[in-house]
Amino acid sequence: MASALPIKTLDKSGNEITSVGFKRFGFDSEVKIDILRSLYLRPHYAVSTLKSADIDDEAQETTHHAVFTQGHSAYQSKSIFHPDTNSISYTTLSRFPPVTLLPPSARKRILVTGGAGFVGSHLVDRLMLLGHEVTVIDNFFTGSKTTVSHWVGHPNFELVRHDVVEPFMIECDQIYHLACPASPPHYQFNAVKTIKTSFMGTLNMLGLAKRTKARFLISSTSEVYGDPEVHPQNEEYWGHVNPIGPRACYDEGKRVAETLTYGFQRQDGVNVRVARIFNTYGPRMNPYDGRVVSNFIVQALKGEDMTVYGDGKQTRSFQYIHDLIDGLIALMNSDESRPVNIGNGDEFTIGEFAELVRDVVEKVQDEDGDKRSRRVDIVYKPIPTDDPQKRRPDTTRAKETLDWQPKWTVRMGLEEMVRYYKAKMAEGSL
Ligand SMILES: O=C(O)[C@H]1O[C@H](OP(=O)(O)OP(=O)(O)OC[C@H]2O[C@@H](n3ccc(=O)[nH]c3=O)[C@H](O)[C@@H]2O)[C@H](O)[C@@H](O)[C@@H]1O
Repeated sequence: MASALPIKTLDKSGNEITSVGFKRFGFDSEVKIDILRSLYLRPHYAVSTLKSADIDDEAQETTHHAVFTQGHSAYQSKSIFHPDTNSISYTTLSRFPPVTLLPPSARKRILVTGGAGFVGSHLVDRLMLLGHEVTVIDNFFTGSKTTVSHWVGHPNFELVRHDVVEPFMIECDQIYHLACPASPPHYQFNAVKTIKTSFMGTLNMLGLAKRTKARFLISSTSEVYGDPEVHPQNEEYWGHVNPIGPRACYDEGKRVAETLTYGFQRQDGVNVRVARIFNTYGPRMNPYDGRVVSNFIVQALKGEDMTVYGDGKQTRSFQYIHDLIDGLIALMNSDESRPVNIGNGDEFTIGEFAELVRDVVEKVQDEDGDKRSRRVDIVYKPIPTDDPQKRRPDTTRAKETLDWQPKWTVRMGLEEMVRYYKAKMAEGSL
């Protein structure tokens, strides 16, 4: 195994990133990056930038915890196999990262639908560390319990298997409605279920927001702009969507979800927020989810050819997950109820992007002393139907009303995601 590496992450202005989030609109979302990393990267990467004082504190806490638990020094679940009865017994002892102790007046009850998904799990980490009470509902179709398992058992956390197409009752102050398959192969796998999730799921969650007077935020998408005739895309653009094509279940699903959201705002006074999220990547993205960033990294790490669809001239603009979470939390707590694009304006052709990913994978492999048998090739495959040709967010509104702009360079985010997938490979789960 590689020795501990100091990870120094520089933002777009060349300043070191030591924390994510910020205090805005009375809501503090700032968290140290090392604490967040410890929730998704392996320890030899995650603790490498901690100062020795932090490590001493950690050691002391470990000792106290061990005394408290009467001498048991390992803090994971234990299993004992009983061959005589062919049964297995489990013991679970959970230890959680410290969360902020908020006064009851500041602590919010927050529902996150799709909270076990890629975006949801990062939002949950942030909200939990900040000391809020978080309930996750997820049907685990594309989400996974493992993304939030480090919070199971915490008194501020609840995880419920539930499909948003059915009503759900709870008292809450804020609803982040993220539930919906998001990768093109997944959402096209069962198109009827996808549009049903967008419509029925959003209807149910808006009904809940109306009853509880909770503030409601929906994760919409850049796909509402379809294959755009305007570039870059701002929120005033009405889009160019094929309503009967294979992507329509998602594009039109999200469009109708926005329509419902503003219907509830006009008719019932529901306090709504609409985030139009552009291509986002980061740790915990399912390696087999079929989207371009996960495909390219996994292919390059496994020494397989990287598959560019079409001629690779179509463009996308990629944002790192922590920037998105900053934007979602800022939007939820702001007064902006119009749709807001949340994305990174750094635009690449997919061909250029394949080369960048290959470079980043090789850099991390070299740092870790890994041997490569060969340089992977870039190969070309047919382009999917209705694949948008250009995509780049105009984020002027987010800048003006949220004072939010993405900070992470695409390269820095990719490095972290490569380390995450490398750890998965080392565990044998990729
Ligand atoms: O993030 C967004 O704004 C929206 O669009 C994306 O859809 P798409 O941009 O098509 O995302 P990918 O499947 O990652 O594809 C990006 C581009 O890479 C290409 N691609 C994909 C995979 C691959 O192996 N090779 C490849 O060249 C695709 O054809 C496409 O042109 C996401 O899938 C949606 O969840 C999201 O709402």
